[in-house]
Amino acid sequence: MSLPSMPETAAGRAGLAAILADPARAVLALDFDGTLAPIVTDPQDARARPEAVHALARLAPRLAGVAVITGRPAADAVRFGGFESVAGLEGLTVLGAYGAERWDAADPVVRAPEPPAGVADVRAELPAVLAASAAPQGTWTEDKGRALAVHTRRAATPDEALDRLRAPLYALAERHGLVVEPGRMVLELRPPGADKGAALTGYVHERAATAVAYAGDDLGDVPAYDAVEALRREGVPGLLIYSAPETATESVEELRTGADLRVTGPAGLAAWLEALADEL
Ligand SMILES: O=P(O)(O)OC[C@H]1O[C@H](O[C@H]2O[C@H](CO)[C@@H](O)[C@H](O)[C@H]2O)[C@H](O)[C@@H](O)[C@@H]1O
Repeated sequence: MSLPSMPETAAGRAGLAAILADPARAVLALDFDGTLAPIVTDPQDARARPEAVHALARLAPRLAGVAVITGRPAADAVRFGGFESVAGLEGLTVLGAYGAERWDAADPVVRAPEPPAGVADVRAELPAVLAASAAPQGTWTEDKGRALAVHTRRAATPDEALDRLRAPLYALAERHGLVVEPGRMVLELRPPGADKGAALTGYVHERAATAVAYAGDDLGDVPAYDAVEALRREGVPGLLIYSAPETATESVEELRTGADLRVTGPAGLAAWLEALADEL
């Protein structure tokens, strides 16, 4: 076998073996930022690596399904991924906003419920909360429509900025019935009731898949890892891939230690997916 790296765990090897043995009954699901797209300072500049999209387009026709499961609005992931009208990706599904939104290449409209009123309340109150917390210079808010993400990557000391904002942002979210989704240099205030684990489990069942692979890089991917563990207990072999950041400071312990296979960021993942496509 000519894959660049193999799973380090028995469970991961079983997951990969099941995918290779019967790809037509396997699902591949992937996170977007940090997994398909390199991390950049401005989220509007994020783009999926073309080699990764090329590999997905080769893999998708052989698999039961390919899904991108992301905290992004589905429309942003489609646009920044360049997923629309790609030969081979006619069956692609994008589950955005942690599964609250859905876009299918076969029927390319975004389906989503209305956001709860708490989102508008948080939007109105957030500037005053940031000012009262003396948010460091460089802190800025990404308005995602159904969620507000407070980013600190542009601050001089992003981790310290996050620490300063944590308590006031958790309190703000709680006051308005939202939850906080922590991520790489970001605290996102969003509605409860969706997560990547439920999104992945629903997709695997929808496709009647008998094997699954999931790739992610951030805390929002932990529920998807948990879902793969649960599917394994139900007899569905799974492979967990960690798209490890190039900077150790952004490493996510839960994923690093829980993964079966580690690749170095989106470039490493794209190379691995191309090799998997060669194998299939
Ligand atoms: O579930 P994901 O696809 O990983 O989306 C999660 C968050 O990703 C984005 O933020 C991250 O990527 C940015 C662009 O590379 C980076 O600047 C930021 O520091 C990262 O946290 C996105 O902007 C967020 O809204 C998503 O929640």
